[in-house]
Amino acid sequence: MTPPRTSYPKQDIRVLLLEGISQTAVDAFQAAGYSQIELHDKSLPEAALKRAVAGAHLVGIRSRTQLSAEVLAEARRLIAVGCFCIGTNQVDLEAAELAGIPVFNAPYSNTRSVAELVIAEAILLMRGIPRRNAECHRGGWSKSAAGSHEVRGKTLGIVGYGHIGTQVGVLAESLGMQVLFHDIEAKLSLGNAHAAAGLHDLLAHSDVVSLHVPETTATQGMFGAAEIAAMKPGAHLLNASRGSVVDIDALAAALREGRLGGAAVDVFPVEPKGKDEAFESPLRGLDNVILTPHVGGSTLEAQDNIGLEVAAKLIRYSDNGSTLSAVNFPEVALPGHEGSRRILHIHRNVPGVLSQANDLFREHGINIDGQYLRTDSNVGYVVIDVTASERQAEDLKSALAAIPGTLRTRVLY
Ligand SMILES: NC(=O)C1=CN([C@@H]2O[C@H](COP(=O)(O)OP(=O)(O)OC[C@H]3O[C@@H](n4cnc5c(N)ncnc54)[C@H](O)[C@@H]3O)[C@@H](O)[C@H]2O)C=CC1
Ligand SMILES: O=C(O)CCC(=O)C(=O)O
Repeated sequence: MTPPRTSYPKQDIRVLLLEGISQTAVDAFQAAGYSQIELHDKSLPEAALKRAVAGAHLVGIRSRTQLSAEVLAEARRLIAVGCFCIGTNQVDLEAAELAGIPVFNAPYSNTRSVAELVIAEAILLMRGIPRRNAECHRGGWSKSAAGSHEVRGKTLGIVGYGHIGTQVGVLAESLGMQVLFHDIEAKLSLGNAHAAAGLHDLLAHSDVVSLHVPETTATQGMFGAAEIAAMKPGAHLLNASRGSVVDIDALAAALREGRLGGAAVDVFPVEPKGKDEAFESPLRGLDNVILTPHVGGSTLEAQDNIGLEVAAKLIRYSDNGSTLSAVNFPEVALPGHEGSRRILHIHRNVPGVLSQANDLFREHGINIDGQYLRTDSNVGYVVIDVTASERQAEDLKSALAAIPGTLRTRVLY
């Protein structure tokens, strides 16, 4: 006997996972009954991406895949997007929302990995190790203490005192560093960290400056020639946030001229799509610079946790309709719906849609068991649990889809 349908038919749901997302995500989807999983170990060029997303219901990406409005327009079956990382700047979040597509991410799972790398780099730079390492590779032997310092007692300036910035601060204090931070929001200082009077105050007092801001219109280009010039002579700059935050040519010039002691850079304005593409940067070839290929969050621990976290969010939305922790969508936390059909209606947030929806239930003679609504300035998301046959639920879905302003409707059984 065929078991009763308990959710949208999972055998029909196609999951597309790009950029080498962890096996833990694949295992989680399979354990939840999703069998159509297409895996790619890198991001796809735009034309191939458009073809791939056209058939997908759930798409998982990391930081390299650009889900622009044009790409999303091709994704007509798309139910939800999972960013298996923190940053969501690679997705046109508003276009996704207006297409009725919630976007999820993993706001915490790789933060410790970034913080550990940053601390290691701060120590290596303060000791002048990148240059000494490069010299040894060339057969040199500059055994000298010149330009080599302990981090103990030195000042670390953290720009963006969020999940990563605060962890960097705590670890730095455990090494005996003084911590200054600058954030656009008022932030609780952890340990003995102090809020600087402003960005330039922080720059004037820090031996090492580490950037931990998200990419926003305000942070794009926020660290340019003026900010670099405001740093202490010989100080070090670390950027593991986003490549667009720093003027890379200005940074390269300051490093070449010796105005800065060194830098560690993990993120770049243009990053290769995969290992087949060459990495180009004005920082290449500079001995006082640690270059890493956007691996701040790339530890096995972080990736395994991210795989579990984001897959769970996508599965929960697909099975249950919950949008809790979506970054671009009204958040609705939903109980189970055993014994009820669940109808999801995503619409533009304009007056009258909800009353028309409720009228439909009355006209169809269907009693509402539960109703959950959240809105933001763009979109309304209403979830309606009903006692109805599968046929009645499908009829309601079609009637709801005809309400002007409707973006998406789905039925969960
Ligand atoms: N290199 C890598 O592999 C990774 C990079 N990242 C990047 O690190 C960024 C930060 O991550 P989290 O700390 O988790 O984010 P978060 O959101 O917890 O913290 C960011 C902080 O920056 C502050 N901020 C925003 N605009 C600012 C401005 N103009 N000036 C000063 N402060 C500003 C915010 O108020 C917030 O406190 C992510 O958005 C992502 O781009 C994250 C993980 C891995
Ligand atoms: O590991 C990745 O793909 C991206 C990491 C990152 O930059 C993020 O989490 O925002």
